[in-house]
Amino acid sequence: MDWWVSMPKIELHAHLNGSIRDSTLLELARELGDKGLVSFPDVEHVIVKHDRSLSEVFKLFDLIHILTTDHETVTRITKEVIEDFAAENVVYLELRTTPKKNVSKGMNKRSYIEAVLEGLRAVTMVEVDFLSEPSIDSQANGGIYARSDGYASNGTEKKKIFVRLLLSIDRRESTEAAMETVKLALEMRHQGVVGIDLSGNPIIGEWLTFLPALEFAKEQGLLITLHCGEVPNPVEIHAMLHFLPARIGHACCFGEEEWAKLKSLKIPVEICLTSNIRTETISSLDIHHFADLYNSGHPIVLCTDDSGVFSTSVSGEYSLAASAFGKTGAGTII
Ligand SMILES: CNc1ncnc2c1ncn2[C@@H]1O[C@H](COP(=O)(O)O)[C@@H](O)[C@H]1O
Ligand SMILES: [Zn+2]
Repeated sequence: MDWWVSMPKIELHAHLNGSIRDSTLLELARELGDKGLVSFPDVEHVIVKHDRSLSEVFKLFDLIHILTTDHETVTRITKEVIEDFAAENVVYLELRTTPKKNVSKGMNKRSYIEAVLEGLRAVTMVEVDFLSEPSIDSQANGGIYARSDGYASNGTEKKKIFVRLLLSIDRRESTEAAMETVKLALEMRHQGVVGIDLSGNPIIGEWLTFLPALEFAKEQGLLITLHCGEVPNPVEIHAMLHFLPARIGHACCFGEEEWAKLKSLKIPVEICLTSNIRTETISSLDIHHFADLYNSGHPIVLCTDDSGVFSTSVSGEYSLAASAFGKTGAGTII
């Protein structure tokens, strides 16, 4: 087995609805096609298309959300996504998703997250731990930790994955809707919810709309990660760095001043190589900021972003980094 597959890995930037298997999306589209609710050939064309600009990606998400927004489907995709990450030896997964309302399906933000939690419990292929503290110390937590081959070390010999949830605020949302998500995260923090993500189409919405909810979340001790600098917007990038999030995602469109600020603040960056190349936010890997951040010892972590939408995997990202930047081992993660 290649080292990038067998190596135990962590995944910190994965959007649930971006990580769905193509086969599942096609099956869901076919079902809605049979009911006359979508035109299957049109949807199939969009799902199997591989090169997408950033704006086309967000159109695809609107389509995916039409296919997935009922409780049963949310539970199913959560189960499958966790199984897929576990199969490639991800031992710690922070899965993020935007709590959604869908009146016609009786769904509200809380019931959406409950359906996600149901998906965590539905996994049978591996043991999913979404409550106890992950540890690499064999003396801690009764000796339960993920062995290098991904199997639990507590004698059960069942493969184990630690899963935590981040609730996403979509940039289309209002201050009130963002606050509702933060309050939900606080209520569910004893059920595996550890933080808040700000994501969505980066050309939509204003930082100040989300700030009150993000400040409240931070005060309450939730971990905050922000999609930052996916498009050039120096004013927003500065405001986001000033906020001191626990991590940021992407950091593609930074200028010299922004790099200096990021490095002095030592804010870890979630790097999504395939996503950046596919959406053309970075034109080629030769000029990707991975190399500079890695060489300057800045904390970074390789992630998939949307393994389904971009047909990638965590192992694939390690393999890609190794071939593009000449790394041969596990030294690329935080
Ligand atoms: C490509 N780069 C990206 N930039 C910004 N936001 C992204 C994204 N990829 C995904 N999302 C965010 O995640 C949602 C889908 O998962 P959930 O429905 O939340 O599970 C998208 O609608 C978008 O808001
Ligand atoms: Zn993302």
